[in-house]
Amino acid sequence: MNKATPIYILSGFLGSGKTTLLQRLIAKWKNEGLKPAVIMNEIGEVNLDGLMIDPEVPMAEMLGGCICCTIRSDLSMQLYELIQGEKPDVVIIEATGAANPMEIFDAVSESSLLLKLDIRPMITVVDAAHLAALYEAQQGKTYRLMIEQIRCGSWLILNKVDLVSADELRELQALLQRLNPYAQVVTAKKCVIDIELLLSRNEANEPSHELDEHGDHSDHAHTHDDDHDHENHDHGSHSAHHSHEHVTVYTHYFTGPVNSVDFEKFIKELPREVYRGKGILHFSDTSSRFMFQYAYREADFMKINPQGDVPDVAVFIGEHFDKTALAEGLKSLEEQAAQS
Ligand SMILES: Nc1nc2c(ncn2[C@@H]2O[C@H](COP(=O)(O)OP(=O)(O)OP(=O)(O)O)[C@@H](O)[C@H]2O)c(=O)[nH]1
Repeated sequence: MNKATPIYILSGFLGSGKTTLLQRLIAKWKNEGLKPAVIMNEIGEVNLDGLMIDPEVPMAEMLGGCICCTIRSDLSMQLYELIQGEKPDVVIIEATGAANPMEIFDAVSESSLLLKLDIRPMITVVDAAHLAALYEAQQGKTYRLMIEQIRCGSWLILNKVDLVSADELRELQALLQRLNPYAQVVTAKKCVIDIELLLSRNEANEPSHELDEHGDHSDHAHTHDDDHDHENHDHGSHSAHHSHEHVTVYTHYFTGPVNSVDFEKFIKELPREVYRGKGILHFSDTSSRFMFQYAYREADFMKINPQGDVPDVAVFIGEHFDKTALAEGLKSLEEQAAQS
């Protein structure tokens, strides 16, 4: 009775593999007869990742903003309702890829004023290929955000190792260890990792992340042990709050089907500033519906038969890209398919 509910926060840049890991965690917990619940936060207005999650799993969706800032105050309420209503054994929060992890820690720890929570060490999923490219350029807000997410993770899952060479992988591992010497670094393809180890309660796995080495996080110092240390943070001091202004989101609701070959070409030719795309749509030349995923220049298509009333929609997330050009491109695909 009145047991603390373990809360895991999944952080990581857009398209790095958070939902892929979430699916593995849920499968593991369900296998053990546990009841997991999920809070999914999307910066866009639609939650397509939610379709990938076992429909039996209670889920709270927080859409249209980021829990670390614009809809931060909703998080306590969502957590409260989810825990009171569903009585889950464990809750996992999938943050938007644009979220500043320290701010999420803060938001979750605010909720622990209302609820008995056991805030577990943060898990950050890192997209190996994307990190390699960003590290090369070493500039831009995206780069800084990724570094922040790396610095805040107690576990760093260096995912998508299939997309980098063995030499690059060694360099990236060393880089992660340099950026965050406290973290446990594991490499993975499709987030296949030793989940038992990831969730184990080994103090050695739970380094305290006093990120004051760089000064800018000294207000947010957290220790990730069982007694989450509320003394250590000053909830009032968010003067250095980051903004997502650099993040551009475009949501396109399709008015009709599009040709699959043309659409694949369109996705392949997306501007570099678009980091992430996902959607669900009808093609004019296939009978089933498809879900597409696009993350850092890799596209994936899969047949899907969603429950309920799901519109044909695509969401694109990136940095300062031309939304109008994207909208026009998609509209012209719709027109071409309608004429053929
Ligand atoms: N090549 C490759 N693709 C992967 C790997 N892991 C995941 N993916 C693919 O990358 C895409 C994005 O994966 P997700 O798990 O949805 O990523 P996410 O971090 O939840 O994405 P957002 O919620 O949009 O931030 C999907 O198409 C995955 O199938 C991997 O190890 N290698």
